[in-house]
Amino acid sequence: SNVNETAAGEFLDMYNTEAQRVFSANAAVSWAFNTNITDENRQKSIQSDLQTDLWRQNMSHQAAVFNTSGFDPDMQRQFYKIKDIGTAALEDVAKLEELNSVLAQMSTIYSTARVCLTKTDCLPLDPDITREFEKSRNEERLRRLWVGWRDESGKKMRQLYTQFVDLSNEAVKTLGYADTGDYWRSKYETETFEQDVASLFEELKPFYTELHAFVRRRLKAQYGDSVFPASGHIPAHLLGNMWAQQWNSVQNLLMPYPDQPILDVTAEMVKQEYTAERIFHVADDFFASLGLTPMPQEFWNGSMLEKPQDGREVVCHASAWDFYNGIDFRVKQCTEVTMEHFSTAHHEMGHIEYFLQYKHQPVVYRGGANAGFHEAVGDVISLSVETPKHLHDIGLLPTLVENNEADTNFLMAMALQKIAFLPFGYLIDQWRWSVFRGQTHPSDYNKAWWKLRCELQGVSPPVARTEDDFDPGAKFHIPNNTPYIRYFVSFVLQFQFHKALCDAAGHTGPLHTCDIFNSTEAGTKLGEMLSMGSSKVWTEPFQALTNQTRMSAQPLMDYFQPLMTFLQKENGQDKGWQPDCPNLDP
Ligand SMILES: C[C@H](NC(=O)O)C(=O)O
Ligand SMILES: [Zn+2]
Repeated sequence: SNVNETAAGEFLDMYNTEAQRVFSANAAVSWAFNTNITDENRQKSIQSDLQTDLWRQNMSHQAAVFNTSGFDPDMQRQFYKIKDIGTAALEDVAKLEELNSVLAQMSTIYSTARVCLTKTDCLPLDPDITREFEKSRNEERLRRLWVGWRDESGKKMRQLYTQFVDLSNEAVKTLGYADTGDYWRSKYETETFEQDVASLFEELKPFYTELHAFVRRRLKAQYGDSVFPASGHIPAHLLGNMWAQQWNSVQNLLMPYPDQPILDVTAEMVKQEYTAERIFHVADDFFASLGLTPMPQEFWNGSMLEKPQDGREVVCHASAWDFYNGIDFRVKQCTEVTMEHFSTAHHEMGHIEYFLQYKHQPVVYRGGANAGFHEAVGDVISLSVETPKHLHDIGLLPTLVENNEADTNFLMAMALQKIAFLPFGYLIDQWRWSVFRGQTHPSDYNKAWWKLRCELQGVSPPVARTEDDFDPGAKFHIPNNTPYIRYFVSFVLQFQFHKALCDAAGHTGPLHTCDIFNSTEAGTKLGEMLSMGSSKVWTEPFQALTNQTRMSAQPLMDYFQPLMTFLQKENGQDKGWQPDCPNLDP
């Protein structure tokens, strides 16, 4: 009845006003904890999260009073989202506090862990150990850091993680979900989501297998065959990254044509005395060139763009923050002057641009059309920025060499970032979904993790692993409870977005040479999609931009096709690996 509808409208207005007050207060306390990890700030953050969860519970109960069946679809969607409160649904307040406390403890362990190679020389992950992984070619030192990091991070949180799983599952079952994975997947509003990502992964496997074979051969030449197991796996500590998730840091060993330019602008940025701030201004210039919203002054005032040097412990893993007050939007990044951080800055600024584009929406709609969209925005921009032509235009690539060999080197550099990542991006939540479902018991946590790493990624542990270890906990997103399939989805979507934006910008020629810089046509189409936030099911904004209604690996495969042809010729039949995992109890 319209009395009900009028009252419902007033409820939504109240919710929207209150939510901005509650969420921005919580964001401020959480920001204080993440940028200054102390016992006091952790306790304040736990209490703030608890109060925010209780407020969401209360709002959900008030919303449940309304019979929304006769309401218009938009109102129904807003009520659905107000009631979809996830783990905040845990009725037992003591358990709810325990859940928030366990998460805050795991986050602290991860972000304050240090590896002591000598009594006095204790290194944090960022920037020290990460820099070693980027630069060192000393197999023994890399192995010690690889084991040491896992001893100081994952190994210390196995029990906490088990507690988290039980509490999170109990909470979402209150809302009728089978388990936490069921709840996380429901956010994609796609019945066939789990099958869709599985078939995308199958479709992309041949590309990964060719890249893996080429990289393995080059690394064998560098480190000697004896370091490599007969099964065909690549030992995880040799790929330039603590988790072997992207391999750009060892690209100087991997260029098809070493006498052609290598696409790494780190040295040039250092030579030009780039600062963290300048990296973010270069990124900002690109968004502005598209006619999108430049970063507001509050962004520059409030962000933490460098690791503090005053002894404070901070969460260095980069992130972007919406304070839900329409004013404060910040990035927290321990920026180093490297190509990887240059790319990460664009990634994080993509999140901020999304926040800015949908800040007029009701709070319940201030999110990505789905989480993969949010992870894709900045990366789409980077696909233009990282072209040799664009890097030359902004003065980071002094000589622009345009020939087939340089082109192959460029595609290899992009494949080490995008193709290398695909199995990793896919397997993290394969592991977590199996844990949440009860298919993987705590007694098998590590075995199940390495089974996936060995089978899907063709990467193996450099030393024996047992159930004393908890290697999933050594990757940020597990202790910090950030779902991960969103990155796999993003790596597929971003090439569909890139193709659509390049078409809008009037690009002709191969997709991998497209640079949409200064294209307000592309910017307008992107802005229209971003401004919708999560007000509609993702297929609607997706279709508006791409004229497609499904995720497709085709644009990604078209982009890399010239490299695949090269790799297939190089590899012949010397590719692939046995599923069984070396260094793991059978
Ligand atoms: C790919 C993912 N990106 C991110 O966390 O922003 C990662 O770093 O593991
Ligand atoms: Zn992100």
